[in-house]
Amino acid sequence: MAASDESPMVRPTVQELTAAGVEEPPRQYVLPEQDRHGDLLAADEFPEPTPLIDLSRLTDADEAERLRAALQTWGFFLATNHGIEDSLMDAMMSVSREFFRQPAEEKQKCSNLVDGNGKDYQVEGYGSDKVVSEDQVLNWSDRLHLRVEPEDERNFAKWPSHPESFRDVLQEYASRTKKIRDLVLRSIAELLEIDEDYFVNQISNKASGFARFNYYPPCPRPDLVLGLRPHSDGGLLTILFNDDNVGGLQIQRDGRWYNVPTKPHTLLINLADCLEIMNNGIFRSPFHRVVTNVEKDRLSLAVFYAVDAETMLEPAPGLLDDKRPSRYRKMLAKDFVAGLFEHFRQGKRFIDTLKI
Ligand SMILES: O=C(O)CCC(=O)C(=O)O
Ligand SMILES: [Fe+2]
Repeated sequence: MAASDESPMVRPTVQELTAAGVEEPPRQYVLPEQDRHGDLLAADEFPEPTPLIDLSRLTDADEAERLRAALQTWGFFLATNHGIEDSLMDAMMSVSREFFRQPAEEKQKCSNLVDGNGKDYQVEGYGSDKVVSEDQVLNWSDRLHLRVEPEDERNFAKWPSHPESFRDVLQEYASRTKKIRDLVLRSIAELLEIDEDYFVNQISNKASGFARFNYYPPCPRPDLVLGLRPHSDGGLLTILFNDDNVGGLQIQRDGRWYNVPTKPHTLLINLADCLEIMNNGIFRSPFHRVVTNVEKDRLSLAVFYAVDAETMLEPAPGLLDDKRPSRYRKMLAKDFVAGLFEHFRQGKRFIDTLKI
């Protein structure tokens, strides 16, 4: 195969590789043995109890305590009664599937490469990871990445026009996830006994929100590749909706990987790195990855909420005192994002390098 940074348009998408019936993943996708952490497919079953939180009951002390336990143990939870009707979730999943089912030419209309020469990679659009070096290991997934916040910066030129309802469904969906974001951020602030609006107030009207549709085609060798390499999310909070009946997401705790359970119409909500810093490491941002399988494709939609690029990342003043100094070096959010991508490509957790 041609060197991918010279001719990325020639590099097929993962979906095309699968459709062509490749029996072995091309070498760019194969993880070096030391990065497979032993056997990629030998994760542990998720221990009971599943961190399932009823978002409509967070004002009850019991439910709030369950949220605390979930965040302390895992940094994520599965949310029920989150306010998004099943019908809207089904519509969101269905238009997303329809997008990826379209012929390549149709999807390329939303391409994240401006002119096909590979030098003009954009954050937004359809495609795959930016390739910066020959030895970069690629993820076994394609994606569509769209800005949803700030609302007036939505770039509809990159949004699919087929299926026709895609745009309306995503706009409605994103208006709901934004409400969920604020509800969860307020609940977390309350658990930490700081001003309930502290985290919400960190999000200026310039802060970004991105919807990332991850499409994971089946893979002939799930023992050699990852759908998504290990990472923690960089922003404040992530709201993830994934296929109910296809597992694949794994979360690491104390050095072990666990298969994350799925449940129809729930949302998986996880802390991201900036919130870990702002809460001074009391609740951590989970390290996670996605494994593939030989039979089924899988789709997920992550909505990432971030702070503004100029925000100074530091713990909330109410969480600092002489006995509990800051655990992280201060950094501007934009510098954090720059470092994050470099570490992401190497499968490392950037936030750990900021620990004091
Ligand atoms: O597909 C998934 O379940 C996880 C996706 C994810 O971690 C991400 O997009 O950051
Ligand atoms: Fe993630």
